[in-house]
Amino acid sequence: MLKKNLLNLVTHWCPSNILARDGKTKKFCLIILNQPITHVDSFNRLWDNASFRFVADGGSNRIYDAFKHDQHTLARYIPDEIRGDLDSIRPEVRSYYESKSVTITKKTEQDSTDFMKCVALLKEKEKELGQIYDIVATPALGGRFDQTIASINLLYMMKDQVERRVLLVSDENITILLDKGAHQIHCQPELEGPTCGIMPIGSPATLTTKGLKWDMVDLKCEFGGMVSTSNAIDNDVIEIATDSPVVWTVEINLK
Ligand SMILES: Nc1ncnc2c1ncn2[C@@H]1O[C@H](COP(=O)(O)OP(=O)(O)OP(=O)(O)O)[C@@H](O)[C@H]1O
Ligand SMILES: Cc1ncc(C[n+]2csc(CCO)c2C)c(N)n1
Repeated sequence: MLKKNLLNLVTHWCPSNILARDGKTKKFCLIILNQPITHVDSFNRLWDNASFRFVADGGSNRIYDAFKHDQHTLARYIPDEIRGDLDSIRPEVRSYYESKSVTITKKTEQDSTDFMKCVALLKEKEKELGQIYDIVATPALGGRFDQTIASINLLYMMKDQVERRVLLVSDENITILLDKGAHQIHCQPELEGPTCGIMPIGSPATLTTKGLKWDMVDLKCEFGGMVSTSNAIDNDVIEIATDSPVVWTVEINLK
């Protein structure tokens, strides 16, 4: 994997494209985690826009439970593979997906979460295909706080992979990591906003922004001091310059 070059380039983002219905979305791998699927419209959009759909262990129970009321609907959401330590998938869910010929693979390493095991699975597939895919994980960032932090940590672990972007989608937000440097985030008001946040989770960051309701100019942000939460998008393009990686989050708002 190439290391990100440190030239002073602007990185362009359009995170809400993953939820668009216009078919222009760059293809990505969807990883389904073990949290309730409550926002079926956005789940459905992510499912349809994905090239691969991998499920982390108990994520399979969540798809099954969300759609089991109707066999026809349930059969519309057949993933490519279920992977993990398999301590969470219920027997009837396993039987159902086995009956649909889904590959179910047990991996028991004790240093990686089932989410990370699905990322490793994608890397295997990419070696076969000679192509790199973005990753969208959902439902992410709710539930257990240690799992939430593990998912944020995964953003940090993947940040030097220049060809790949990782997006975490929770019930109400899309969350990404902006590496140090200059960024332009292209926003689509019919899909996202207005609230957003920029959080210096790994280390303090000095931020300059344009396009937010509360813009910052060379402002040092850090835990214990200023963290830009409950901010709002005030333009279709947000410009952000940061001297350290920061987490960007924006509210999903499907119209
Ligand atoms: N309570 C939770 N809160 C938030 N995320 C979760 C929670 N439980 C699971 N996840 C996410 O879903 C993935 C699959 O979960 P799984 O069904 O394997 O539960 P687990 O055995 O508790 O997770 P792991 O083995 O990965 O620690 C996890 O790797 C994690 O990313
Ligand atoms: C320092 C350290 N802390 C916690 C774990 C535990 N752990 C982290 S990921 C994982 C897999 C869960 O399916 C487990 C058990 C570890 N290995 N090393």
